[in-house]
Amino acid sequence: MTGPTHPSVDEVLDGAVVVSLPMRTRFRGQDARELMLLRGPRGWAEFAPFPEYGPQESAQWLAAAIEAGWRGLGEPLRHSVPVNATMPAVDAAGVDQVLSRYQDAEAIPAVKIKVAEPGQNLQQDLDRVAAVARALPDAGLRVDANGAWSIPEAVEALEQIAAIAGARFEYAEQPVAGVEPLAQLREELVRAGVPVRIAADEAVRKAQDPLRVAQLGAADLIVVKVPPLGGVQRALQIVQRAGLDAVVSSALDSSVGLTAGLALASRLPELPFACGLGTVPLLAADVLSSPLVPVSGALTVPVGDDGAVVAPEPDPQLIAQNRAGAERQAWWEQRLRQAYHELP
Ligand SMILES: O=C(O)CCC(=O)C1=CC=C[C@@H](O)[C@@H]1C(=O)O
Ligand SMILES: [Mg+2]
Repeated sequence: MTGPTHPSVDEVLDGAVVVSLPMRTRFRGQDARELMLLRGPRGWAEFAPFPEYGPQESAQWLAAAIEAGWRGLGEPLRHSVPVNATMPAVDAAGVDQVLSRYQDAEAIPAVKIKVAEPGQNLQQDLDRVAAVARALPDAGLRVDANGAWSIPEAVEALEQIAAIAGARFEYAEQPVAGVEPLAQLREELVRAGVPVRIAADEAVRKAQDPLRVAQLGAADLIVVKVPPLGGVQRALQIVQRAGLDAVVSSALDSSVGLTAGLALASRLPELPFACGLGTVPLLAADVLSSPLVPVSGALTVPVGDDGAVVAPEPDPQLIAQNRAGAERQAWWEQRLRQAYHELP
């Protein structure tokens, strides 16, 4: 059942436009990020569930977009948010090139390094971590395995990564899949004398109950992404109820979608770690003439005249340049209609 507070689906789709933004480096198996921009009375919003997501999972993303465009993103507690750089699973030799896309790379507070990529091995991960550690000797280091390791593989890999990263190792994000396996891994790491903090990502954003991680003590911190959690308001509640440190991260959004992540980060009382919102440099094109690219390791929170966080107006020329074909537009419209029926 759709609640009475949602705009009609035709209103949501009025002025919706699909763009395909090329990626600089393949990330999450994608070479381009296709997404739908929506225009609501409170500003622009983004509907961008990954292509394989069904209507139910996509409905959370739609709820988040409706919040941004029709209800607003709320007022910030801070105007600048520290962000990490994100390192795709490139060869060690490609690390410098990725970092060169960040302005003042030496000011980057932390780098999140993708590991356990399908088709690669542990040595490639270790070489990549070592290359980042060498390139930025003061930055914090974290890895993200997207749940691809088994528990024994995770123990071995994290022990070796910890040996390279030393005190700069901030945490390992979703080293194994699921909630219980994360809890078990934490125990095994203690037993093995490898004191690495564990962050839950998929175990929060893809779970029926995002609070189970906290209830089971399965992680030291949670990664929170606005679209899969159904909006800023709901994400704020989840962080508060979980009672764990939170790292706000991007869902590989354009600068419009990223604004909602910045709203969440700007409204959390505490940000103990840099946020994973530095992903615009992974895109070769964006829809804003001044994209939300971090400067000196931080992003400025965009606010409107009323003091609420709001995405800056997209550039019509950039939209036209990156606009997807009529068939893709129709596919996304159909997808949004299906998600609309599943709205919480
Ligand atoms: O956390 C970051 O530094 C950037 C965001 C990021 O890594 C991700 C964004 C979107 C999809 C995911 O595969 C990926 C992640 O797993 O965290
Ligand atoms: Mg992750």
